[in-house]
Amino acid sequence: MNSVLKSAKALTGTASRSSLLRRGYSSDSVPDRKVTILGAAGGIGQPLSLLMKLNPLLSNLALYDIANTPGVAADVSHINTGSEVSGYVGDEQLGKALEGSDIVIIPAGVPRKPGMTRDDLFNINAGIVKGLCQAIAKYCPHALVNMISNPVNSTVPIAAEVFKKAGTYDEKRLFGVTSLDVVRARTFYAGKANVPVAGVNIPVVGGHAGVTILPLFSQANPKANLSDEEIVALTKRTQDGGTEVVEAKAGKGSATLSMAYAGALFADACLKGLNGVPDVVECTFVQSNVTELPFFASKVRLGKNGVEEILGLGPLSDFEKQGLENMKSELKSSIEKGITFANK
Ligand SMILES: NC(=O)c1ccc[n+]([C@@H]2O[C@H](COP(=O)([O-])OP(=O)(O)OC[C@H]3O[C@@H](n4cnc5c(N)ncnc54)[C@H](O)[C@@H]3O)[C@@H](O)[C@H]2O)c1
Ligand SMILES: O=C(O)C[C@H](O)C(=O)O
Repeated sequence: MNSVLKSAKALTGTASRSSLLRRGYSSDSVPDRKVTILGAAGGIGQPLSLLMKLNPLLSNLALYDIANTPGVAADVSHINTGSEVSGYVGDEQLGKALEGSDIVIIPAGVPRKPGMTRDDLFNINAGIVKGLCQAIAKYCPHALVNMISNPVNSTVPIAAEVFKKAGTYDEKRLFGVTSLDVVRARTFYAGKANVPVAGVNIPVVGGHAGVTILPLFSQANPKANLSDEEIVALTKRTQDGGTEVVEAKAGKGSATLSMAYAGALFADACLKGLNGVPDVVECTFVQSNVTELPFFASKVRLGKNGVEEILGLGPLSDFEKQGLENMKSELKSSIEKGITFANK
């Protein structure tokens, strides 16, 4: 069974903590794990809270937002899976939400409306992310941080700078969540190649905005005989996937349900890595030397300390080589914008 299917099975709650033990995990390999979601009452936060409540690898789910978390937490807490749920609201409860956390997932911040770029969210979301990361540095400096808030190409560098200032930065523990790009690439490719989506895998590298999203269809598994025009169209659709949803929602936000699914898959992979499951590999935006850029998304092996190994890009087609060059100036300036903001 491929990792997506396995994860999907875990996400549907078909595995309990005790069934994991029966399936050969020792009790040591399913330790208690606390996951905190910051922005838990939002469009992504609510379905992500639901999916994390279904994950048997966590024992404690802490839901934090600036408003409305008590209701979300009460609702999710009635689901009969093993983890305990607690809700926290407002600044004064942020510390309690974070204390003891193994993984902090951040979908806090405003989403796009039609006509906006992700970078248009910078002015509001940069400050939100900065404040939340200062609290993470204080209350759970060793947690893995899964950054969903946009623009990811800038919010991840902001988080890194905040942690550096606090003296807590560990580049192995900070991740920009780009899993939705992989989820989209798999779906669109399977449709075009007419293959079962469950078996499809495609790395997506670079960043998480427009041309910085580079799906490597030349490395798609299974292989399909697609024309150059079809690959160009699939690449564009993957790059514009977020905009497709923003336009379809017509002012009511951006991707929430598919993002919650992608965020839950990535958090599940992080939990597995922390628990010592071997060969957990996901694409994610991390501090990297795969290119000359200081942050870059590529395949990463996850382990007990977060990033275990950053994998290379592998062989690229000429079209992908060109795509890689085309993204670099935008990605570089988004990264620099985040660093400059954090150090103001
Ligand atoms: N990485 C990705 O692939 C991806 C995909 C989809 C959306 N996003 C981004 O995720 C973010 C959230 O999207 P959404 O649709 O859930 O938005 P939303 O407006 O529905 O929810 C955001 C939530 O954040 C909360 N919030 C605001 N300030 C906060 C703070 N200081 N502390 C804690 N919570 C705070 C709000 O109260 C709200 O509940 C956006 O920036 C969006 O662009 C990223
Ligand atoms: O497109 C957006 O603004 C949200 C998110 O980054 C996405 O890819 O769906």
